[in-house]
Amino acid sequence: MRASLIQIAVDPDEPVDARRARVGRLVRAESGRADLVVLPELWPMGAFAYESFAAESEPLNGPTHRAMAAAARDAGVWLHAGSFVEAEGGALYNTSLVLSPDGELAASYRKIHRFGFDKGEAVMMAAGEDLVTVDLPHLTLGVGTCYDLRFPELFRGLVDAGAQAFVVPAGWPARRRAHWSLLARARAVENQAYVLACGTAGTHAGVEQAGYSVVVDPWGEVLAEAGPDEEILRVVLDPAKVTTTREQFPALKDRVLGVAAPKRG
Ligand SMILES: NC(=O)CCC(=O)C(=O)O
Repeated sequence: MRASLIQIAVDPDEPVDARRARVGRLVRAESGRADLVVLPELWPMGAFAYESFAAESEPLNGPTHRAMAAAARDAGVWLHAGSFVEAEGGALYNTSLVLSPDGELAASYRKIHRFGFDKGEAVMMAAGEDLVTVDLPHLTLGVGTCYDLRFPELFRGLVDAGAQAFVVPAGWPARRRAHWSLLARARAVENQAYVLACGTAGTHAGVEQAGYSVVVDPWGEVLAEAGPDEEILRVVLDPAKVTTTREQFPALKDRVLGVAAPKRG
């Protein structure tokens, strides 16, 4: 399976509609080169552009969904369309979409762990509650978004639900790039799964983005890594590698579940 990660630069001087059109062209250009295309988190306005969240929010079937469905259909690819700000029932969500090659919605995922502690996304958005996996023809994807990468139990839950590869769109800041690269490899090694982690480039809302999108294989080897600027990573994933890694080094079978709490006193 061929996968392309499109690391987009989010530049506040580029209007959201123009970026949507540009991203659509970039996805279409992967036609014939990729079976799966991946975009980053909140690329329409930027993951730290909190002041734009409400103004740029959309219903699930809004302009981002429509533009990306058309691009997926035209390119004939599975498209993890990154995420956008979804407005539903008076709440905002950081929602990602997976579209099939005929442009149909295969899955949507509302980010579970919201970033910002006592500000930003953490207070402006509601949390998702559901783990999401998507069955592609030869590979089951588990999805997470950015800050989720810090929470290994989410990814273990996705493995238990059958995930063989994790797709993690992000808007990760440059000042914590070392965490990003380390956590992407850690999630791959501990779960013996591919990790496709697609971040943004550029600077928006005063936050320099890391870039450095990365694809890690189930043994923890980095298959491809971007630099800090806008870039497309192209890799070939081998679903059999997940099976052989899990068979030849069957650590997942040695999990000890329900370990008791330590005795005190
Ligand atoms: N958009 C995010 O979730 C940012 C996460 C982040 O900066 C971090 O985990 O560090």
